Amino acid sequence: MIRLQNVSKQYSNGKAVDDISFFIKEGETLVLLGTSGCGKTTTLRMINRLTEPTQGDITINGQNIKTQSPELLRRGIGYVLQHHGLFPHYTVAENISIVPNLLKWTKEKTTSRVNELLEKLELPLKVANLYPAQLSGGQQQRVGLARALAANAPVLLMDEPLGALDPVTRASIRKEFNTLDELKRKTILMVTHDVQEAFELGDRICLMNEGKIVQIGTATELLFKPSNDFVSTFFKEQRFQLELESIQLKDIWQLLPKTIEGTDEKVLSPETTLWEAIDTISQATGLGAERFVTTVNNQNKQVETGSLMAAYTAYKNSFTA
Ligand SMILES: Nc1ncnc2c1ncn2[C@@H]1O[C@H](COP(=O)(O)OP(=O)(O)OP(=O)(O)O)[C@@H](O)[C@H]1O
Repeated sequence: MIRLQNVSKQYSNGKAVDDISFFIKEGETLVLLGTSGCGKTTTLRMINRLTEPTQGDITINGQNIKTQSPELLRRGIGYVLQHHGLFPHYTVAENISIVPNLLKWTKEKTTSRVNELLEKLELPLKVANLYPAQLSGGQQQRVGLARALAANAPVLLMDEPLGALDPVTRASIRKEFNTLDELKRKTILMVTHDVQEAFELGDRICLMNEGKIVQIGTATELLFKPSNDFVSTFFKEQRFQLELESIQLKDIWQLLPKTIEGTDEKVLSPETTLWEAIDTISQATGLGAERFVTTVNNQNKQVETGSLMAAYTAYKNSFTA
C-alpha cells in the first residue's frame, strides 16, 4: 500500500532521513520509534508531502505521490498531530467537517458522519457546538482523530497522537484505539517515542536512529531477534514487561504441559498475552479452584502461572539456542 524506496531528506545542517525503504501493507499499522531527532516526523511528513524528499520514491497503491497535487493527495490521507491541530475558531463539528466540506458532501451526510464519529469516539453529542478550548486535552485529541477519520481516508498518519496527554488518559485512549473498527481497516503510520505505545498499537515497529532504520519487525522479532546492540539496549528498561506483553498463549502452545481432556469454566483465548494471562490468574487466586484453560484446534491445555513462566523461559531460550 505505502512504499518508500531509498528515501532521504537533506537539510543544510545534515541528513534528517538517510536512505530508508519500507513497505506498509493494506490494513497494517507501522510504528516509527526511535531517539529524539532520528527523523520520525520528517519520514511521516514526506508521505503527505508536507516535506519533500531530497531523494527516493514514495508510492501509495503503486502511484508515485509526486504525480498528485499535495492538496488532492492529502484528502486521501488522514493526519493526526500531537497537539490536535484543531482550528480554535471552528466548533468541534466544523473542525470534523473540514474534509467532507472540501469533498462537497451534503449537509445531512456530513452531520450524520460527525454524530457517528462523536459516538464512536465516546464524545458527548453536545460537544459538537463547543470550541476546542472548551474541551479537555483527551477530548481534543479524540476530535483530532475524528477529523482525520471523517472522510474515510484509507491512510492515516499519526504524529505522537497521544503525546500531549497524561499517562492515564493516554493508556485509556490507547485501549480504545485498539478496539475501534474504523482504525482496523486503515493503513496507518504512527510516530511515537513511547515504547509501550509502539508495542500496543503497532503490527510492526520500525526502529530508527540518526536518520536510518536500525530494524523493522514485529514486537517479538525486535525483542528476541535484535539486529544489533542498539536494538537490545533500546528496550532494556522495560524488557521483561514488553516480552510478557508480546508473547501470546498460541506462541508458547507447544511448550505448555500436555493436552487435557474436557474444558473448564475459564477459557483463555490463544491470543491472550502472557501478561494478561498471568494478571487474570493472579486476580482469580483465592476466589476458588478455577482451572484456566487455553484451546488451540479444539485441544485444551491447562495454564497456571508456574507453567506459563516455564514456557516463557523455554521460548526465550529457543532464540539463543
Ligand atoms: N525544517 C528543518 N530544517 C532543518 N532541519 C530540520 C528541519 N526539520 C527537521 N530538521 C532536523 O532533522 C532531524 C530529524 O528531525 P525529526 O523532527 O524528523 O525527528 P524526530 O525523530 O521526529 O524527533 P522528535 O522525536 O524529537 O520529534 C533533526 O535533527 C532536526 O533538527
